[in-house]
Amino acid sequence: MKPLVHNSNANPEDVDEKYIVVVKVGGNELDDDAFLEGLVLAVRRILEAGHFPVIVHGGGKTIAQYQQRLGLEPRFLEGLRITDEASMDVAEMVLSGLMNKRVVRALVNAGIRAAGISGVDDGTIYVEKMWHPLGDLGRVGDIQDVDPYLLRSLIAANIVPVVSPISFGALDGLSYNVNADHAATAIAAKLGAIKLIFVSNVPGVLVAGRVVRAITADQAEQWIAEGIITGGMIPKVRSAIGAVHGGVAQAVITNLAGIQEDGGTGIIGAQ
Ligand SMILES: Nc1ncnc2c1ncn2[C@@H]1O[C@H](COP(=O)(O)OP(=O)(O)O)[C@@H](O)[C@H]1O
Ligand SMILES: CC(=O)N[C@@H](CCC(=O)OP(=O)(O)O)C(=O)O
Repeated sequence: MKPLVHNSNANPEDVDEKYIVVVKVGGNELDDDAFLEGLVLAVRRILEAGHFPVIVHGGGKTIAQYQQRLGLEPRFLEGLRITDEASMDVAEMVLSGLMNKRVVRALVNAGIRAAGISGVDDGTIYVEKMWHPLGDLGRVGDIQDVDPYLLRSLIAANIVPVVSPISFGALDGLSYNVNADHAATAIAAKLGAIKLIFVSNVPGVLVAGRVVRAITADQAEQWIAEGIITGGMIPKVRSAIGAVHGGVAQAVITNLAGIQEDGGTGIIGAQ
């Protein structure tokens, strides 16, 4: 099943000593320099606290812009992009190229060692085609496993990994489009992260205009069914809940300001 065999002298063992914080940054504000500055500050604070950050980024907004430039219509099912072959190329170019290097450049420019990879690199995230109960999503990946070797090698070398969610098709060797919230969750669970922070353009899950402080799986599904949680917030809450159920101690949905102020929506695990 595992697509690649490793044979190297790198020693990622001492990573077990580090407390890993996975930060997922959404694509709504990645074109904003002020947002990138705030992200750099957040990364610096995590490092200063003695923890180690792993960044996973999205870029949905920019993929849609480039789809439209090429005459392709952005379409979604429960917040997941329906990805035909042409849109797959756009997603890979935008996520593993433009977006990934934008984040890496901001960090390196601030003196923080960082390197960009995608789920394809070294077969880090391997997927099979996702079968969605509501319809065919095209080339969208359902994560089967994460091979932590490359991530752990970078962390061992004190280089902050910046991960594009485009992933490796285990059965056909093709690239697949993976929602960045799903990728961040799988990486956090595999690395045994102490915390997973979803940084979005909203301060948390909003109900009647107010941020919900904490949410359970049952409550989230009810709000999805009632149309209170919609679009990109659907994979995000499901991912945050999945992360806590998968052993990540803490998952929070917030914006950049909320990281400093300890705000946002936290997840209440299985009772
Ligand atoms: N109940 C909700 N609370 C907050 N945001 C919501 C809610 N329902 C839908 N949304 C939408 O979800 C968006 C966040 O999802 P998305 O655009 O995919 O963000 P990201 O790029 O950070 O992953 C918000 O900007 C908002 O428009
Ligand atoms: C399958 C799927 O939905 N892939 C996402 C990947 C990018 C992403 O998740 O970006 P945000 O974090 O900005 O939403 C997409 O094509 O938009």
